[in-house]
Amino acid sequence: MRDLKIRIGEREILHGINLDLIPGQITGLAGESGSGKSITGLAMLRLLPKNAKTEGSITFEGRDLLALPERDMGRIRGQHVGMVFQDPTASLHPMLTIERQLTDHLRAHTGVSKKEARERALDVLRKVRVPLPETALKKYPHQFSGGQLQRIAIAVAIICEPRILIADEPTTALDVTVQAGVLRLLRQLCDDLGLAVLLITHDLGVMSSLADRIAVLRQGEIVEEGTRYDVLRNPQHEYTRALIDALPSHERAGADLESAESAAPVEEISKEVGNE
Ligand SMILES: Nc1ncnc2c1ncn2[C@@H]1O[C@H](COP(=O)(O)OP(=O)(O)OP(=O)(O)O)[C@@H](O)[C@H]1O
Repeated sequence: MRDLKIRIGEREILHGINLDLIPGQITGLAGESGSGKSITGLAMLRLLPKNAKTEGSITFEGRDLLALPERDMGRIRGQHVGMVFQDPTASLHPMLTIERQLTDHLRAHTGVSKKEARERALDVLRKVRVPLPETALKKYPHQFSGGQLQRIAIAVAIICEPRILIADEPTTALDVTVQAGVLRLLRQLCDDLGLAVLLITHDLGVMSSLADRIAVLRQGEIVEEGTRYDVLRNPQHEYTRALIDALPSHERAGADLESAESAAPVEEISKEVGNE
């Protein structure tokens, strides 16, 4: 994003931000409520309210998304950029089986056969570590817990093998005991699939355990951007220091940066999933 400005009605919400997403890295966008984090994510998919006006550019693989015809943008949205939200039910249809949700989405964008779509659906459920994928395909969203459902929403978001995944407060609505498992899953998908992840959260604790780079948004401006280490250990802006000071002390201590490679081994993740 370069010099991205967004105005909704009379109000300018983003005042010209620059942000890069890098394959295989998690870029965290932090900031308090109302600072413009979600609007930044939605702008990438051109899902802003009708009365929004956008200036600047969002370049993806050489093309400016803000200038694309709506038809091409539809393809980018479904296929190249996936998004998950705080509430997983927002991206799932309550009346359709998990199989339909995964395969309809895949077939609409790739035209693969029914049989192949089912194989891909099973495969992606394994990737997000939903237990008993064959059985899970036959179930409906209400038959899953919140943590499992967020994994399924992530599966829908990645089944078309996007290059970018936008995760807007992906664990905020989850029970604390299952948050860590979903965060580790995001880390692992980012590493294994080379996804460029935009992690949007007000929670600097989440950021400190997961993001490779952190951008701090305040009232529509990025006031600080850098590696996790630099931003958390040597914050330059008073606002970032205030956010860090607001963290519980154990999380502040944890901000010392276990490396990205230190995601939990698979067995440990499987155990966590069992608990969900
Ligand atoms: N549809 C809309 N119409 C008008 N203003 C909006 C709309 N959506 C968001 N805004 C405004 O844009 C600003 C940024 O909102 P945004 O949702 O991006 O904040 P945020 O940083 O994601 O906060 P939160 O964590 O509370 O979601 C807020 O002041 C909000 O009131």
